Amino acid sequence: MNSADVILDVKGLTTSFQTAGGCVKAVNDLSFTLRRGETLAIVGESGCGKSVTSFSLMRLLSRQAQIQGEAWLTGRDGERLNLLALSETEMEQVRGRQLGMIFQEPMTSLNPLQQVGEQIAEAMLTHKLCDRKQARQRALELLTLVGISAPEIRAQQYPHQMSGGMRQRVMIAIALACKPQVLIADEPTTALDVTIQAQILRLMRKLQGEVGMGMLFITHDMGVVAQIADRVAVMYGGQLVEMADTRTLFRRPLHPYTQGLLASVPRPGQSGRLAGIPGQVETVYGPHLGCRFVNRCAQAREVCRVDRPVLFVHPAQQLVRCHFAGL
Ligand SMILES: Nc1ncnc2c1ncn2[C@@H]1O[C@H](COP(=O)(O)OP(=O)(O)OP(=O)(O)O)[C@@H](O)[C@H]1O
Repeated sequence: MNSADVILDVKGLTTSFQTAGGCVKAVNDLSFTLRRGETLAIVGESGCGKSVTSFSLMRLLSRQAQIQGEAWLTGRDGERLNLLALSETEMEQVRGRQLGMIFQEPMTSLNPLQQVGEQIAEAMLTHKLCDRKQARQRALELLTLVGISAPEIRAQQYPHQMSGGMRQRVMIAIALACKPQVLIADEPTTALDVTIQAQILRLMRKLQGEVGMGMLFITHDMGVVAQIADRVAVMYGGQLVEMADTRTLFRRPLHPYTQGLLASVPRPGQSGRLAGIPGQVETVYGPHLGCRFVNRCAQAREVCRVDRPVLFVHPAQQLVRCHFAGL
């Protein structure tokens, strides 16, 4: 892969909120790239800044949020668009068309009063990709593509007439309708039971291969990461703490936080209690000294309290933010 394959290039993304308690830096100087056909998982515990990252890129945060940095999306015709600098009108052209989105709970994203076939067709009509008749036909094809049988009947149903797994398939059909360059999936399978979750993950993987888009997959679940991701970015307290290809990260996690996340995933044949990570996620208010993970880290030494670790490229080619990673 070379740099021409990069379809999303995020540089120094920093998102802060002014609150009564002070400034919350929910995402702090986050940089990563996403390549065509690649799935990058962003993983971490609740509150680490995963959703704020995806909402910042989609520009769906309220005006109170201050977003800094750059996020270059390579458009269909090769043009480069800085998502963070586009006007709202320009962004409306990008959302759905070049940047697809799937969220955790389809019921909140689907219109309860509109037949699902119409909702899929509308995605194409909004971006003027075809006429109504073609859009309806394509909606049926998309329902088949996402594994829904009897699409003519299903297209006329309303969201409440479908199961959770089927609604999520409809959301995927809507997201794929305009063949976006990048798909952002924010915890898309978290609300589903495990067997349906596995089906949806397989489906997303298959469709991504066919469509060739890049996928940013937000999750707190390392089991899901293992099933879907090519690369993994681990976030803690709004910062990137480790990034590597999935195999490397699972084989040899370097950051103590990643090690803790992996130790809390059940493995076949494992006996005894699962290890957890002691303590709670630090609040992300204001400036801080030292490492954000210091109070939960069993390997912490004095330097970790006073000296802020920087992200560096470890000789094993993974990025890590720890004074003692791999030593
Ligand atoms: N509108 C807001 N105003 C103030 N703080 C916010 C706002 N939105 C998010 N935050 C804070 O930003 C931090 C990151 O939140 P975010 O929702 O990105 O976490 P997350 O990793 O996605 O967690 P979860 O998996 O629970 O959604 C949290 O500390 C959260 O309280």
